[in-house]
Amino acid sequence: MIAPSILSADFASLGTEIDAITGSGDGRADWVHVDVMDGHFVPNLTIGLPVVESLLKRTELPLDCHLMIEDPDRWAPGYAEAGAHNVTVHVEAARDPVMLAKNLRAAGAKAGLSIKPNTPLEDHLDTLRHYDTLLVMSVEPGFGGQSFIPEVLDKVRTARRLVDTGHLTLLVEIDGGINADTIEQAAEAGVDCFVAGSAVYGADDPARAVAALRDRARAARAR
Ligand SMILES: O=C(CO)[C@H](O)[C@H](O)COP(=O)(O)O
Ligand SMILES: [Fe+2]
Repeated sequence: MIAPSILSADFASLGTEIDAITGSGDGRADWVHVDVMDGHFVPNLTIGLPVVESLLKRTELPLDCHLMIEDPDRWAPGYAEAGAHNVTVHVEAARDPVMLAKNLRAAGAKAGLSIKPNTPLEDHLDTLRHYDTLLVMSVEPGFGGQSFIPEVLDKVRTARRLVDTGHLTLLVEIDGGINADTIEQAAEAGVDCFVAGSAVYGADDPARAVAALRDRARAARAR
């Protein structure tokens, strides 16, 4: 799956920018990744629930909301209630991530848990049994256009093994620095869903960029 991040899109034309990846075939995005930043959990400020609510009315594509915010226990369920398909919170910010996953699911969303590059996976395996998505950050959260950190692929391999052996039931998603040069190693490590911001919205033709990324990931996964 390919989830273009609108962090690198034109914020004045988000509807049109999403239309560009809503065609048919391999250029159609599977999810639209929406980066919500509060200027506290990360040193950047983007958009919040009112914009997500407008996007939900505008697009048929599932929204994948990545909440880089403090106190997600309080704020994340609102995104699920609004109709986001997948709502991801950071384990470093959540007070009670198990209860939060239950609340997200009760509100009708898939529950996602994200871990920053230096956060060990092993400390959170019990918590992950309550989640539908694991978002492995491959850059420090906060900004688009950063370089991929290959060391996080060890966490992807571990998660893949746990899923394949039936110990966890979740999608493995990766976020940060994914482009034509890095997607193959992520796919080989076992990623299911690839977030790509600058590689899609920095391209002349976003749909073609989605198709090209999908192609490379498929080929690498088949090897
Ligand atoms: O969560 C994020 C940053 O915190 C973004 O989703 C991510 O960085 C996507 O942008 P790019 O593909 O350009 O790295
Ligand atoms: Fe993100």
